[in-house]
Amino acid sequence: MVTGAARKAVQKGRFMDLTSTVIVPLLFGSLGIFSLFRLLQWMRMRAYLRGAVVVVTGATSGLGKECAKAFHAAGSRLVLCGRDGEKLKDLAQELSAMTDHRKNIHKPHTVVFDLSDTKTILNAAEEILKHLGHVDILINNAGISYRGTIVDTSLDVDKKVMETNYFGPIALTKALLPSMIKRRQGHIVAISSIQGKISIPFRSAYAASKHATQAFFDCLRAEVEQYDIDVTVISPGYIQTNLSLNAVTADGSRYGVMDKNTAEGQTAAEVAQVVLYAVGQKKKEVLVAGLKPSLAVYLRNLFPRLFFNLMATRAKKERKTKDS
Ligand SMILES: NC(=O)C1=CN([C@@H]2O[C@H](COP(=O)(O)OP(=O)(O)OC[C@H]3O[C@@H](n4cnc5c(N)ncnc54)[C@H](OP(=O)(O)O)[C@@H]3O)[C@@H](O)[C@H]2O)C=CC1
Ligand SMILES: CCCCCCCCCCCCCCCC(=O)OCC(=O)COP(=O)(O)O
Repeated sequence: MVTGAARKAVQKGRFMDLTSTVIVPLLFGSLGIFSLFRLLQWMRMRAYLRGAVVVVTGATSGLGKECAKAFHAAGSRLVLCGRDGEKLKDLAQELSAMTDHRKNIHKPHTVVFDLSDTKTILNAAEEILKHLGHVDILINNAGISYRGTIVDTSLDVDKKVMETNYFGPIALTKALLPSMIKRRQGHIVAISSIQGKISIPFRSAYAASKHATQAFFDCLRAEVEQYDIDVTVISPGYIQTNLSLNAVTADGSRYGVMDKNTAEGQTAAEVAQVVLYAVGQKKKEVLVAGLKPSLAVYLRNLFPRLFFNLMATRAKKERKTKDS
């Protein structure tokens, strides 16, 4: 007669057998395959970025500057773009002097132009192509933000924000696109914002420019896939940069305030790593934000009425704080 204790011992033995012959090897096997997969992914990414001609707009500050550092560290040949030639040269020198980046032998090239002036953009694109022959990755990063009520904002301000954040980047993209199509190779990145997906009060011009950016680059992605050109849209939440300080107000003057949300945002270096990885992995779009902004995007799409009520309450609250 088999006792309960003996049956339990037999069952335990069988379980131990199963663990040692099936579960443990399966676990280690999966772990090995996963590690190998990640290693191959990492190697492919490194190969893709090493020596690639990468154009970064808005490289003089914030996220653009950190992207320049990240891509330089990855071995890319950089083209640093901005309005301030001295700042760009300083950055080029800083990158070349970085001892831990000794493997990168490419001295960054600098190109000065203003994104709100379409004519200078065409010249800049020509200069880039003349000097480097082609562009592998274009990072449309430069941008400005805005603070103001719609009723008080002059149309010139709306236009300035649209010129800088939308027409400038699309003009540069259009100027470089034919050469990418010819080579059947290229990658275009747009640094949009969470505000390309949701609209919050007192940001009309900025949110509109980022919604337009999202729409344009989504269309572009579909149109250029047949030429093996990739398009990545990055939508960050708040980042610790000068964005709020440099924002334009209703009358066109500089806002000049470091907002609490901005100061408490992610660091530009952290977001630059996300950009590097997203480009390396040829992601189509990436949201880089905390829980609340990410939930807000879902709320906007799934429960729009609730989202609109929340935004109206937010507008009333902000106005009260300003008036008091
Ligand atoms: N900071 C944040 O919270 C977030 C930022 N973003 C986006 O990140 C991008 C980078 O901004 P961020 O680094 O934060 O802000 P910064 O103000 O620090 O940097 C903006 C960059 O854009 C350049 N720029 C502005 N206007 C023009 C123009 N007319 N022509 C050429 N270059 C111009 C600036 O150059 P110059 O030095 O000449 O002024 C600067 O290099 C923007 O597109 C922004 O919308 C998205 C989500 C959140
Ligand atoms: C069920 C829970 C739902 C929680 C959702 C509540 C909705 C709360 C609203 C949150 C709004 C988040 C706004 C985020 C904005 C943002 O990150 O923008 C990034 C920028 O581009 C910053 O530019 P700015 O010039 O505005 O500083």
